[in-house]
Amino acid sequence: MILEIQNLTQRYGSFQVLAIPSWAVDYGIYWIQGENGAGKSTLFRTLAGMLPSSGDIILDQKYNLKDQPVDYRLRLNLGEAEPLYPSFLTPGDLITFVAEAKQSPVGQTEMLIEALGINYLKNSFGSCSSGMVKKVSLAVAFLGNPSVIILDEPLITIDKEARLALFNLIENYHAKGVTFLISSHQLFQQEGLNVTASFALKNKNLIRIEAV
Ligand SMILES: Nc1ncnc2c1ncn2[C@@H]1O[C@H](COP(=O)(O)OP(=O)(O)OP(=O)(O)O)[C@@H](O)[C@H]1O
Repeated sequence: MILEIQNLTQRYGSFQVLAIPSWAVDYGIYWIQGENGAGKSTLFRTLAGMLPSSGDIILDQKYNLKDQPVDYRLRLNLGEAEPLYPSFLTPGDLITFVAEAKQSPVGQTEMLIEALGINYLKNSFGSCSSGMVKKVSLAVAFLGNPSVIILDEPLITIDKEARLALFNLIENYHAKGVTFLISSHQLFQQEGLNVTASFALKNKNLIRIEAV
């Protein structure tokens, strides 16, 4: 299994959002669905190690987020739904910083900048359009050599050209062994991306949606 969850619970104060006794996926592209407020972003942030949680999350059958947080985080990337960056920072600074932290191979940043059409590298985020900020956040999600890339609502605010570029990146990375968890309120199949399986986040748990 590439990603495994055991006895995961997550809460904001006394409000419980997640209770996932057991869930696992092998190599694939998975669509995570759920109504507004179901807890998708909370689940993704938890899997990315951004929110403390109870339970076990295991990557590649050997990296437990609790016990090997550095190895785990090197191999799991998250592209947030509504990324927020300090307004004084530039996309170039952010990409360079994350590329170093994620041990990005030579040429990868240039490839991603070119593929996603990021042309405001030296302007601060404060002067970037929301679509440009989203494209930078997507580029950052592809840096390094991840086993798993999680994309939370990757299609919001980006134009058709960037959408096609994103689907190409997903397919190329997947062909090289990367597993994807993607949430979207849009239908992927209609957009031309084939998924291995779909799950719904319902009643705090992840339930497989059987194909019809
Ligand atoms: N920082 C927070 N503090 C308290 N409650 C929160 C916080 N973040 C989210 N919540 C609550 O947790 C629940 C799950 O929110 P989350 O954003 O994970 O849902 P979602 O499935 O991603 O929703 P959407 O499809 O609308 O983006 C919601 O009821 C939300 O109000």
